[in-house]
Amino acid sequence: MSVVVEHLTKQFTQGGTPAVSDVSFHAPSGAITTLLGPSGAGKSTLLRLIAGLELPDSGRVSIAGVDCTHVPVQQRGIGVVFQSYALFKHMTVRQNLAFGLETRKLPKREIEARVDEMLQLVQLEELGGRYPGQLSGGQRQRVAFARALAIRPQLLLLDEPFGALDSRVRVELREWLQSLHERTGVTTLLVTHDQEEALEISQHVVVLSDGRVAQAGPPEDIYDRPATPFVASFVGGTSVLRGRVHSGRAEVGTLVVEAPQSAQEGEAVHAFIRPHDVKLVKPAQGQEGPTASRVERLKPVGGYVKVLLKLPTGESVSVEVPRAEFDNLGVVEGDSVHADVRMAKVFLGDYSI
Ligand SMILES: Nc1ncnc2c1ncn2[C@@H]1O[C@H](COP(=O)(O)OP(=O)(O)OP(=O)(O)O)[C@@H](O)[C@H]1O
Repeated sequence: MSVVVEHLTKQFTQGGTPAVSDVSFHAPSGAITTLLGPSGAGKSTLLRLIAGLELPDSGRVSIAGVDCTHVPVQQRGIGVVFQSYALFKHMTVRQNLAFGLETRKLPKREIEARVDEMLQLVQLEELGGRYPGQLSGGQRQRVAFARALAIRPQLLLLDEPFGALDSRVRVELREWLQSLHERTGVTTLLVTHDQEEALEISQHVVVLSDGRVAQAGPPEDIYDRPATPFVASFVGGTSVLRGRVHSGRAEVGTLVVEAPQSAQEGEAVHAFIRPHDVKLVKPAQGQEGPTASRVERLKPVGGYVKVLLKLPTGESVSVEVPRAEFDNLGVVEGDSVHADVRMAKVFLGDYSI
């Protein structure tokens, strides 16, 4: 069951910028598709348009090949989970799960069986009698998933479902969601501003910027082959350096990287350099030379060390070095190093996003 969005536009204020502007994409059947973008990119509005919680000014939403643009939300067969748990506080977990099934007038026995099945699915069998206030944030969100899935939706829509949780629980629930998805196989659309979450969880990513699709594709494509400067800078924590083409290569700051084949001698370029695509080499004492960079700051973070390099041109580059490699390198703040760029994404023209 796939979702096809065609030329969807939604403007909240007359004459203002549309929140969603001529958006088209395809969310493959049975996959997790993320809508990724910075705050204000139009992610939630797009999700609400697909859910039927907002009406578009123009465009079309098809679910499983059926045009649903004007179908009421209750008839779209959709389960929704928002950032805030939105559970009924005065109802137990079981009652919360049963609620949507009772309004659909399912037989009592079937409701009981479905609630048991959902509690098992989200691994909360022991907690059916508790009230939401007696659960942790992560557990409450699992109940919200169970409630959304209880109606056996053909499509699951998730709007920053882990946004209100601390980072450890977020990472745990990410893995939990992947295994839940493997078990249910429900086509899922997930809104997030967290690029790591998008790349890890989903099989398809739609990157949004200013209400438009900047790029859509598998996570590997988005990461390795960003289509625009915006995507390159939003996904991957990159440094941006400006420079020019010289003898078929791009000189950016004091670094030299591959230039696109179509580049002309002297043409302006800007290069996006990912933190782990830079190798640091310590020169022998007195051999630093004019192109050496200075180690401005060092910060160990778990299994790697974040290094802030200052090039002789004054530009900064962020580098991440695996802990063992860093220990072998033996540098301290203030040292001179040479930076070899293994790979960079180089765009022709000047940098403006
Ligand atoms: N009901 C509304 N009325 C007026 N403007 C709105 C409404 N909902 C959203 N907007 C505007 O539409 C634009 C897109 O908002 P939206 O919430 O879809 O972005 P988002 O990418 O989900 O952002 P965030 O990650 O911060 O939630 C914003 O400029 C927002 O102010």
